[in-house]
Amino acid sequence: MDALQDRFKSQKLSTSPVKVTKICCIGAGYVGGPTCAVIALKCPHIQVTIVDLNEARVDAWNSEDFKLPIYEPGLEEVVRKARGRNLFFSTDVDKGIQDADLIFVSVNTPTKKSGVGAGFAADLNYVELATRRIAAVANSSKIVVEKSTVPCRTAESMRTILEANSKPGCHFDILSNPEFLAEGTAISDLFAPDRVLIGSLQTPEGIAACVALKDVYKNWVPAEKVLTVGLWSSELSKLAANAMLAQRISSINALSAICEATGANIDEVAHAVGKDTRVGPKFLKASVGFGGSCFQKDILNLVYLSESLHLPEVAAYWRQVVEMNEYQKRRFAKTVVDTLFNTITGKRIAVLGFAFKADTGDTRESAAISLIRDFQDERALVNVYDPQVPHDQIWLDLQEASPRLPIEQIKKQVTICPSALEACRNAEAVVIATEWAEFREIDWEAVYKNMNKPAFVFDGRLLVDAEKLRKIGFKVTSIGRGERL
Ligand SMILES: NC(=O)c1ccc[n+]([C@@H]2O[C@H](COP(=O)([O-])OP(=O)(O)OC[C@H]3O[C@@H](n4cnc5c(N)ncnc54)[C@H](O)[C@@H]3O)[C@@H](O)[C@H]2O)c1
Ligand SMILES: O=c1ccn([C@@H]2O[C@H](COP(=O)(O)OP(=O)(O)O[C@H]3O[C@H](CO)[C@@H](O)[C@H](O)[C@H]3O)[C@@H](O)[C@H]2O)c(=O)[nH]1
Repeated sequence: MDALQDRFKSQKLSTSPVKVTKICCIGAGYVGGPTCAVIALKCPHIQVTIVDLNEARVDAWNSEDFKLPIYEPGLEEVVRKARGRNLFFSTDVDKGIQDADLIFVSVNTPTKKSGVGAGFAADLNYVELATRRIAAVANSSKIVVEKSTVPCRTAESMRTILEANSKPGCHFDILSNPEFLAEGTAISDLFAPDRVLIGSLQTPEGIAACVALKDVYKNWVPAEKVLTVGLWSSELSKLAANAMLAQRISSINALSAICEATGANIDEVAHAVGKDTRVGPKFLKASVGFGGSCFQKDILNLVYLSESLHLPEVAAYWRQVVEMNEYQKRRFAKTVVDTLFNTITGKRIAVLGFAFKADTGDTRESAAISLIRDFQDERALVNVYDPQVPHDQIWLDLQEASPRLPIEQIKKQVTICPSALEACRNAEAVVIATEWAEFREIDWEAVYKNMNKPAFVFDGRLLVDAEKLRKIGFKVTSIGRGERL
């Protein structure tokens, strides 16, 4: 017998368990879209409506040719099976809220850009607006689920807003159900999660709401993988998980600098360390630096939380994980300049990959953006190629990274190319910024022929066979490898 059901019975609840038949998800982004599409696929008896204020995004989710707004392996197949059956995308947020018995709040929570906590705290404006909308339009009781990543105790603010603004007879139970999917593997992560975490208040109503959500996941997730905890533990666990994952990458990247200085090989070190079952082999791949919309934002959020709680040593500890990541990106760009005889002015550099990792078109906090900005500052010419990132997105990111440069100037220095081979034509150096599998398969002989000599390769992802490339004639520098060129 499930411990939660036990508790439920032992508390002799007058509240009977809620049966969820209609779900609404506010936010049709990287999390709301895939998560709720998978719920719809696995729970054909539940109607799932994903709503968003962004009309273009909703149109893309509804597009006849399935040109979905995000690229994620396996996602199109899920949407093809469920859309129109029990999965719907809409801009009618109010109707979505009114019809549902359970509402996921899956809106963005970026780092604040101005005001108190700027640069660190999470901007909770979108969460607050969505919560206020729920209170304003709901005409029956709802379970409201925090899916967005939020600071510890955000659920309390949501509850205060809901209780202060609800219509008579409407009751809201708040759950925390953070999402742990990684982009690029979102669908397989959702199909077989390591765990599903549900946080609730330990009141009869809170526990009843928790059981209702647990029942949804039970349609495909083994019961023992659904962890039920208190609300604040659930909120903090999400920040903690990301901080500890990012900390592993910063640790291995810090060691990569020592490898380069000593002649040790970071892959060998990672392999040896990861063989200890207490450490484990995953997430020890040295790189040009972690990117993505979550790691940096969530650690900064934890730093802010620690400072607000008057724990400066704790804040400094976590801040160092982000600082090491910045150092790694700068260090890599400097290696390129140093190796190309201390100047890249007027030289053409091919940057392969713009997404923050392979198998996604997402560029948020991508290391490629800071690399290209540093190359631009050195007045280099940059050719970029990425198999998934839309060109408009590349221009937007580069403009945001160098706000003082007019876009015409950026376009004079940067060219977006249709293939890796084209990007490398007449270049002095190739920089591998994203670990797309296709970069391993490039016809490197052809690349070499088309490049200026000496032809340099800088592997920021430990992706290519350096020895093979050296035999062709390339001078290769790989992150965390003592041997160079
Ligand atoms: N991207 C990931 O891999 C990932 C993984 C786990 C958790 N998270 C967390 O999940 C949350 C969402 O992330 P995301 O990457 O999906 O963001 P996103 O920007 O891709 O999507 C958020 C969507 O919410 C919509 N929105 C904002 N306010 C709204 C409102 N009031 N009403 C209706 N729609 C509204 C936006 O238009 C946008 O389309 C964040 O808190 C993030 O930290 C993200
Ligand atoms: O050994 C590694 C593993 C990852 N990375 C880089 O780290 C970044 C983040 O990668 P990953 O964690 O795989 O992707 P995300 O989609 O950012 O997923 C993270 O952030 C999500 C949002 O909170 C969480 O849900 C996930 O559990 C967590 O893995 C990327 O730039 C990767 O290239 C490395 O450099 N070395």
